[in-house]
Amino acid sequence: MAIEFTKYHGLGNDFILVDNRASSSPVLTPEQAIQLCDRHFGIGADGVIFALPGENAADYTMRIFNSDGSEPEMCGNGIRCLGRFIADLEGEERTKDTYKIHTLAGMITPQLMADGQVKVDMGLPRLLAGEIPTNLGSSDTKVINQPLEVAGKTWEVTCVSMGNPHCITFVEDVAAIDLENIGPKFEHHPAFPQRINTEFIQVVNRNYVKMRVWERGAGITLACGTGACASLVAGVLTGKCDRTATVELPGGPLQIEWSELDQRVYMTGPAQKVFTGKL
Ligand SMILES: N[C@@H](CCC[C@H](N)C(=O)O)C(=O)O
Repeated sequence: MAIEFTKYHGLGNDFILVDNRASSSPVLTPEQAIQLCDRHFGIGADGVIFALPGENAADYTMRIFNSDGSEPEMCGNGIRCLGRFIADLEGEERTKDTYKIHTLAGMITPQLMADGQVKVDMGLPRLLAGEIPTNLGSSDTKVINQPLEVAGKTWEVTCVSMGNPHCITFVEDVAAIDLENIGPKFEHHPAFPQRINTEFIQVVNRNYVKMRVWERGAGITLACGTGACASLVAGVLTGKCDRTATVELPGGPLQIEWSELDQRVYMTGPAQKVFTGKL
């Protein structure tokens, strides 16, 4: 059976998008996703994203496999790409520019903007240790500036869930972090029973930070949307950032706001189609 796909990226965080509207389970297995994401023997991507029929009154459902075949709850850059992909699939039938997308992290709402950017209502951040999940502290407390031993060093970490788990560390210079070596040690640390996405943040000023990320199930990526949202929330919780900031990633900038009004996080950034193909 031939399967059509479209390759997209959001700031270099790249995905294989599959039209899965005819069935409510992904047409590819996690093992096939691993092969397709391989940059030497496959198409090459950080993950595979499926556009499925909507559940729970949503317009569509998003499922995603990381490049290691694991299934995360959410993907910020991926949902911007999915918004554009769906608009393309609908073509002239399209009636809206805002979609309600059911994800394992709840309902997420991308809005296609006139300037080509996609603004996403990413929902409420979850801050309690039990919600991350992490065993750093008791399950009903926030994890802010907690010491964590990794690779022979004590790091001060703040944990935030955007539906998926994030561990944020503020550092003097993100360029000096040996991400390839310490990223996997954070990801598989016993403090995080469902593994963890790890962000290192350099605060340039209260509205502009630099970020590097080691993603659970994907390793070093050029950008992470949920990670940028979680990092801004961590910046506010630790008193280092205002509620609106530009998060500069290796692949480019994202605009993030943690709204004082409704406490929801909003992310704005690009989503770019690269090519289409048939498997
Ligand atoms: N790159 C994504 C996050 C993808 C999922 C992550 N690797 C996880 O396992 O939680 C983003 O842009 O948010």
